[in-house]
Amino acid sequence: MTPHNRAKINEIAKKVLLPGDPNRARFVAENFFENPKLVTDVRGILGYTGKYKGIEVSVMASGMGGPSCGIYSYELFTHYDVDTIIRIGTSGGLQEELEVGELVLAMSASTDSAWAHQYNLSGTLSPCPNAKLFTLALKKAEELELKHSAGMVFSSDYFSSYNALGADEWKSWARVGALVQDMETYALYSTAMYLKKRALSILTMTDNCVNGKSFKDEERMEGNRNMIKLALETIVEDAK
Ligand SMILES: O=P(O)(O)O[C@H]1O[C@H](CO)[C@@H](O)[C@H]1O
Ligand SMILES: O=c1cc[nH]c(=O)[nH]1
Repeated sequence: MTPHNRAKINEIAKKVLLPGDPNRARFVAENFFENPKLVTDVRGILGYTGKYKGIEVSVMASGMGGPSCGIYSYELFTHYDVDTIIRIGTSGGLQEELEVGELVLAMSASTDSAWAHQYNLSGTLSPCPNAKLFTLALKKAEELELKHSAGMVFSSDYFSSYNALGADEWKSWARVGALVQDMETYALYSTAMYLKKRALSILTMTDNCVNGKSFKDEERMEGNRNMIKLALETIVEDAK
């Protein structure tokens, strides 16, 4: 147990899916897992463990933002000895060609956050995913014919659709090639790299900042099925 997680050590699998939203964690458990068991609900952050195609997997919410994701992923990696975390998040599109529902595999993460200051580096940290997980996910996305892109993700402390920096804040990041904006990938990748663990972030593009196209409210949960399937199939491939 930790201050933020009531699961016993052996109640969390070594492979964890990490959405921001607790309801998405429940959706994964109820729709994709065999025999899901609720193992934590501290602060309403739901965590479940079950099986997918015979492999033990957990799904747990991270909450929103780098600091929240940083706490949960740090505890999973260190206290629960988790070896692999795959974030399954939503994101704001920064390139016009990205379609609503398209998947983005985060090849690297940039940020406006002070997250990496804790490492006391003399330069800029550019964290990336685990190469094997990234390669397996890319191959699987092609095999399953899921619409997807791979590239740099901008992880911000601010929500892409509105913040005090103004409606154009995302444009400079779009100009240097960021595909989408989320809030957690940078903290997750940094934490995994610092702890010598494995992470990957797969994002569904839900709201395109360029053309304003987005999921309808009733599509916001079901629209994540491809991302969830890809994350779970990547775990299956990784176990072979
Ligand atoms: O859907 P999740 O995984 O929460 O991810 C995105 O959605 C939230 C903002 O609406 C932020 O957490 C952002 O990163
Ligand atoms: O950062 C985010 C995440 C989801 N949707 C957005 O519009 N922005």
